[in-house]
Amino acid sequence: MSSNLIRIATRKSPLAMWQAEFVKAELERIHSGLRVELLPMSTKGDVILDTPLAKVGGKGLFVKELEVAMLEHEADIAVHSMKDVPVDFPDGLGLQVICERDDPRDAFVSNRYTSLDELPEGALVGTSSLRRQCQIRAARPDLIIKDLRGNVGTRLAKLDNGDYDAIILAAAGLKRLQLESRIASFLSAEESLPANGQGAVGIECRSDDARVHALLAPLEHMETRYRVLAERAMNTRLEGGCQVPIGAYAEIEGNTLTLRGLVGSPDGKQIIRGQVTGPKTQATHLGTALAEELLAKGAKAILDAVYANA
Ligand SMILES: NCc1[nH]cc(CCC(=O)O)c1CC(=O)O
Repeated sequence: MSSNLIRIATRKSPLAMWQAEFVKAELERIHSGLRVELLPMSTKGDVILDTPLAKVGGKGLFVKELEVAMLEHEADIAVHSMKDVPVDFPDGLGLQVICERDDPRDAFVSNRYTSLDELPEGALVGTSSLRRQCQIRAARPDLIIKDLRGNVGTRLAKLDNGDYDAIILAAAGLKRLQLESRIASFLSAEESLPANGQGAVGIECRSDDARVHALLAPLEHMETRYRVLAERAMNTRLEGGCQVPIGAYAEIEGNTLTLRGLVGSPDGKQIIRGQVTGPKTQATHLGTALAEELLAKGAKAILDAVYANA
């Protein structure tokens, strides 16, 4: 392998391509003389687009093919939305770098209404996320949640086609695709606690590849790492994949990290919330501790019921 080349395995969706291009540009900016190539690939998650994600099952739906490419030395790194990265990595691979987080919020997108509050009774809201569904239903039990799949562009087209009164998307994805003008309003963390890792991009690579580790090191953002570590530790302890009604969101002030967490039933009738605060260097411990608190408050029964239905 030529020592001035890095190959990025990436999904072909516009958002994945943007994230891969972003890392490519950063690497080329930092390391003069380095060549970075993209290796676009299809994953199982991209192919099964008409089944609700919650029912497709199987962790790592969007990353397996990328990981195989790295293990077989066809690619060196993969760029992921941290929200979609499973907790476990295959032997020989690891998450090497977490880049600075973009906007972590959920966005309310509609051509007719400016916010959830403004939606008339019985309005149709599109999302396939159990986390978004449960929080919206808790606030507005009258709204009808309708499944919404596909990449960001497809989802917006379905809204424009009149299939929904409003849809909920991650603000970061819309901003990356220069679709920020489609955002009618942002949901606060109180209205919709974000998913673990939302808005952050991570880079996976072979665990023994010292050359690539050194090249990636300048992209690391420690504050984001602590926040995402806390959020992911909570999910891990709850044994949550990405399609679960779990919200986890950490913020840092000075050296102090505050993590908020939530587990809810998809119908929004039960929501268990908690919060922990402590030194940011204890991020993983704080996440695990919050998960324990949520489990003690009844999260286990909710999650068992969700997994039984999946
Ligand atoms: N689940 C798909 C996905 N994965 C990451 C993002 C957005 C970007 C991010 O959160 O980093 C999205 C789209 C969405 O939820 O609207």
